[in-house]
Amino acid sequence: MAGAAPATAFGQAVIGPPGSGKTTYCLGMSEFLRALGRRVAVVNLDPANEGLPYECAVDVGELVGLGDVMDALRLGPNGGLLYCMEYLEANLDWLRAKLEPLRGHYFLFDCPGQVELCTHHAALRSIFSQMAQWDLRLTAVHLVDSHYCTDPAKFISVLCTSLATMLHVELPHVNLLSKMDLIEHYGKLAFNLDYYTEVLDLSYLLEHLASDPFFSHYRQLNEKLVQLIEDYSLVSFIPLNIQDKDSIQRVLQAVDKANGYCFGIQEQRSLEAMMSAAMGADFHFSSTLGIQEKYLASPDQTAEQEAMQL
Ligand SMILES: Nc1nc2c(ncn2[C@@H]2O[C@H](COP(=O)(O)OP(=O)(O)OP(=O)(O)O)[C@@H](O)[C@H]2O)c(=O)[nH]1
Ligand SMILES: [Mg+2]
Repeated sequence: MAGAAPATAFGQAVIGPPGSGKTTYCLGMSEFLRALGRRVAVVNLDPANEGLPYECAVDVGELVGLGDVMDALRLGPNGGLLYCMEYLEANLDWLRAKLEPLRGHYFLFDCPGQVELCTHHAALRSIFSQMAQWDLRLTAVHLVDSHYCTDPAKFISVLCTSLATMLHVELPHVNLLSKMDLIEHYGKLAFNLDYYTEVLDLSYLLEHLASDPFFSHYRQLNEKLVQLIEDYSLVSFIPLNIQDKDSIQRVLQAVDKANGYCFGIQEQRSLEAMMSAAMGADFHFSSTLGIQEKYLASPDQTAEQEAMQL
């Protein structure tokens, strides 16, 4: 008799630029998932990560060390890291052997922050696509620091990077605006938070930029970039404060919906989880309003604070 087919495994590939909060996310999300009763295995795929805050089930550092690569091949940290990823790609049997005994776990992959790995370099995409062949269904969770919302020009560049990442990585995808707890400290937003999360009419961003003498020179370039982003109509964000359980839960609902976990039978599904999978933009819109109220002062409050400072 043929053996039972191996169970499908689910998980998240946590990606995003350096310092966007990937490792902190893996810690917060793994604690949240364990509290929900999921068996979680966190896999560190970033050879540059030091002093991991979470319990690491598999560490790529056991296969290849960034310091050794830099010394042996006389590479800088960036080139060394790309080599490490190519080395992992060429030795995927090692990763498969490490993951196989963990089947039945929910996986979180803490990935390196080198942007090129997610926009045009082939190694990471090839690793993800191999994992899909092992029946491991991943959602790419792409973290972007919410700081970028405070500057329209930086927000356009973040939209471009997010779109390029979505197209290159080729996984079900969720973009997050991380560090929402800091957004008030980063500076004033020109628009409501839902403008950034839903990526609404970007012509307003262009108008905002036109008032800046430096960016007025680049108006045509920005117009073309914005048009490209709107034509694809793929990018949107979910705000995240990793300290806030409600915020993590909203992210998890989106992630579970993207990779199909919410339609599985691994856990007793709550009515709320099923509803959130079934509902669409209205749910996200109302939750974003809630977050706006939580983390951003209203115009009245801001005026009051300014009057007090005078
Ligand atoms: N206030 C606040 N700080 C955060 C949050 N997430 C991460 N940080 C801080 O941001 C810094 C970078 O976080 P990491 O989790 O190391 O970011 P990373 O993306 O793994 O960074 P690299 O591995 O270097 O690419 C750390 O000092 C974290 O404590 C957050 O939600 N709120
Ligand atoms: Mg990290």
